[in-house]
Amino acid sequence: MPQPTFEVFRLAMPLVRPFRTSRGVETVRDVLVARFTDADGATGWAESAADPEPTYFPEYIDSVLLTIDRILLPLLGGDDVLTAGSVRRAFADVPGNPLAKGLVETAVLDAQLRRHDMPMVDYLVSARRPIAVGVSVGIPDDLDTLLAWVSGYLDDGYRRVKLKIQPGWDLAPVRAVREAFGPDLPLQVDANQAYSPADVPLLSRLDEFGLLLLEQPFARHELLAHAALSARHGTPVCLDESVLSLDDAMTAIRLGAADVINIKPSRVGGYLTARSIHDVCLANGVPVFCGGTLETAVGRAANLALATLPGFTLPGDISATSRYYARDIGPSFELDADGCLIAPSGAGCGVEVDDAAVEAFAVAKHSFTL
Ligand SMILES: O=C(O)CCC(=O)N[C@@H](C(=O)O)c1ccccc1
Repeated sequence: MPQPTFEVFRLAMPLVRPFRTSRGVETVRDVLVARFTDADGATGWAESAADPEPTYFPEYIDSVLLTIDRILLPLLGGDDVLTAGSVRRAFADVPGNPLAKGLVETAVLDAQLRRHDMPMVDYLVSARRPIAVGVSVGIPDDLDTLLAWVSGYLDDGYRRVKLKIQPGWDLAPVRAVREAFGPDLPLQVDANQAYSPADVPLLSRLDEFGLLLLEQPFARHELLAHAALSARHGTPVCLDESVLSLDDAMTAIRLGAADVINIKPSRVGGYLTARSIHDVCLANGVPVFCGGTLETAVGRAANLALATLPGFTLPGDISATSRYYARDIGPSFELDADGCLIAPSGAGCGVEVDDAAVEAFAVAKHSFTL
């Protein structure tokens, strides 16, 4: 019987438009995708949110690769049949490292679901349906460019606009978008940790613009500062980078630090944890949306399955493929006439990966035998 293999491809995927946030600018997405092949030859794919540097999360591409090689895969040796459950149990005593764990778990899960011809949406005990989606707008050079970008995205049919903000680029762009597109445009902002608790007077001035939420204004450990801002009952406070686990989500809810949570399955350790965070939020009346990390078709498809769950009441950052890529490693997802996307109906994430595209974008490949 052949040995199971775990391969990680590091891809360089050109973006159709530079993506700038308070943490920096990307023109090429540097991303890890993984392929797990089990002893029967069933393959599964997964994608990581890791960046080349610890830009958004403590983990990053090299730390994910090292943790998978040195710590995680040796824990799987000898298991005849791997499942997402067996992987979670094997990794349970390894503290932290959700991105590394999630990449392995999700690739094993995808193979498991394909082996049993089960779509991700069925595994999540949900039902496939069109998902209203939003768009995340980076920081441009000037307001005119911002308004042109937003106008184009609205023409594309997006149901919600998220603006990246940072000190010096906050009130003016929000005011300009409100004045140009009216008070009814579903609009939110994302600071990616760029502000300090001393900026509360400035951030409170965003309240006049009727935003859906203010995402991650402060550093990820500043739960009490987020709770104090939420207690002002102004713009709802949303956490992203602060929530790396189910425990983080529960603590944030208990402290009142999150009016909304942005769930990114790769950030929290995989789709099983993502579902449990969804469930806790739903039980506590905390709306969630599915976040994005400029996913390829692999992550985009799986996120669309997750976003079918009932607590995902806010449009997510699950844009059309063409928002980011002229060429992808799988099928292109484009908005329907209602501004919605729908997960593929196939088993697992439902995507048939284009191996030639993977090879074309790959700048490195790491092969591990379990
Ligand atoms: O539409 C998308 O996929 C991007 C949404 C987005 O803004 N993602 C940001 C974020 O801060 O949420 C991000 C991108 C890459 C990595 C981490 C975070």
